[in-house]
Amino acid sequence: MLDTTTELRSLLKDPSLLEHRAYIGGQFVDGDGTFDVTNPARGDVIAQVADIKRPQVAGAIAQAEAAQKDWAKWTGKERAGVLRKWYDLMMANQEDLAVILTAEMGKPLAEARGEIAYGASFIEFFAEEAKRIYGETIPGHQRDKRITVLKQPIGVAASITPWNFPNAMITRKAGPALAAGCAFVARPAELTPLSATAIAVLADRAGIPAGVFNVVPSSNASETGLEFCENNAVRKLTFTGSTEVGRILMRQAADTVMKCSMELGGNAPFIVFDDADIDAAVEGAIMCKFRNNGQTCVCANRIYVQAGVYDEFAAKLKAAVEKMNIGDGLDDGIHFGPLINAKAVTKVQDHIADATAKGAEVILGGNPSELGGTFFQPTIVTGASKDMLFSTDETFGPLAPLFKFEDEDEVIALANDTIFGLASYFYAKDLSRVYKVAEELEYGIVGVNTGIISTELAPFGGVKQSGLGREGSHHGIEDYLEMKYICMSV
Ligand SMILES: NC(=O)C1=CN([C@@H]2O[C@H](COP(=O)(O)OP(=O)(O)OC[C@H]3O[C@@H](n4cnc5c(N)ncnc54)[C@H](OP(=O)(O)O)[C@@H]3O)[C@@H](O)[C@H]2O)C=CC1
Ligand SMILES: O=C(O)[C@H](O)CS(=O)(=O)O
Repeated sequence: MLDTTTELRSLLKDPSLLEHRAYIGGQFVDGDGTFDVTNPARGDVIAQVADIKRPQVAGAIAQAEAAQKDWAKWTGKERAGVLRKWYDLMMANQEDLAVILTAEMGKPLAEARGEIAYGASFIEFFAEEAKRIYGETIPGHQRDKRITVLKQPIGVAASITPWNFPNAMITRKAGPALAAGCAFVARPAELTPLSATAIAVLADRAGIPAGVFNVVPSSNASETGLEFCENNAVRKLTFTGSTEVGRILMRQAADTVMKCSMELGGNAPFIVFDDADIDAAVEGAIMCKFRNNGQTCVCANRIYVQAGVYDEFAAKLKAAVEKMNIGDGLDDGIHFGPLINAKAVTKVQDHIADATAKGAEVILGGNPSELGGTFFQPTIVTGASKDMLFSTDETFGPLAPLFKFEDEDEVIALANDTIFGLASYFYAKDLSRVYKVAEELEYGIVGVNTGIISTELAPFGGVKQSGLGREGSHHGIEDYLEMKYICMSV
């Protein structure tokens, strides 16, 4: 467990990656005061980070606007080269970046290592895509007319990202933005700014030009968001977080008709049919529900099990989860770290209390861990029903509610009965069932016989109130490009 910055530095091969300053215009700078970053496993302050208030945010935007003009003149191949160096440095420093991530966010080190590789994969992928930003020619509408379509960078892009993936949620946006020729201003979550400043150190070392990539940590998210939305030099806002905050930002961005990408909340159904491989479904449910301690937008929030296999699935899930370990994410063999804060613990407790008051039964866990702090027992409840809070609200914690259902049409209707539409999952073998269910689920992502769907190669994103736009895949760069056509008389 960690108690001070000194101890965290001692764990790093390269302590200079533990950067408490902001990164603006190619310089590491102090802010107007500092704010504390704590280690969730112990609650001790591990860093005091530069607090960038609105005037300095405006300054970062001005630096980005100036730098972007030249950055856009680089060839795609030149941008690809420097992005590839950034990727190589991320992977060369994967262990240190993972330790910093676990220290500020709490997830087990093995998961943090995975996040660093996942985050870096977006830089790797979009470095390549920088060379493939194609336009087109269109046959003229008159004999003397020629039409050419160009794709050009939108300009300055600003990001606001959550604490649960403090590395990957930034690189998933900065990768396509920089590949497209945009400049980027990142505002990380107050709880987890160190992962962002660490990749700024590596951006600097990779030779990304001053002002192209900027990190502005702050203790006042709404102030930064207002500057991003009201500053005419910002032409793109990209946000990952709750739907509630997404709505606020979209309203604010409307005044400058700003392009937005929104990766918002989820409420993922995880469906187990009676023809499923139950052991595989149990394994998938554990990965899908308990990854990051349930603190991901694509975690299973509702687990529906067909009546004929309900008892078997519940028993096997309980038997597997009770073997898993809770503890400090920096220790070996840990599956569940601490939750991010006390508010997160309260939400899990509220969902459990609501469910048991309405007839659900806790068959595993249900209480804070004896470790204290924000550690919580992984919990499974049976007898879940649609009048319970977790049917409509994202728990964002280690709570697995098991619902029983009878047939396909019933469970598809239950699964789709939500304002969200990000990720969904089901286990089945019958081919016609697989096609029918996959096509009828109203989600941006469907996992079939798998509980993990995240990759840089696919267009990640939601429908309904889970968001706008896609991140990853060749589609991901389109959100950072403007289309222009030239109509020429010859
Ligand atoms: N679709 C997706 O890919 C993802 C969705 N989410 C969703 O986000 C939620 C959990 O993450 P959480 O961080 O609590 O979500 P929040 O929406 O509360 O916060 C997300 C980010 O927005 C910032 N923020 C909060 N209020 C404002 C505001 N008024 N103006 C500008 N920025 C603001 C936060 O800053 P600060 O924290 O510093 O206050 C944080 O950096 C869940 O609902 C989850 O489903 C989370 C991750 C991924
Ligand atoms: O923030 C999240 O929850 C991520 O979007 C989930 S994933 O992309 O890491 O799977």
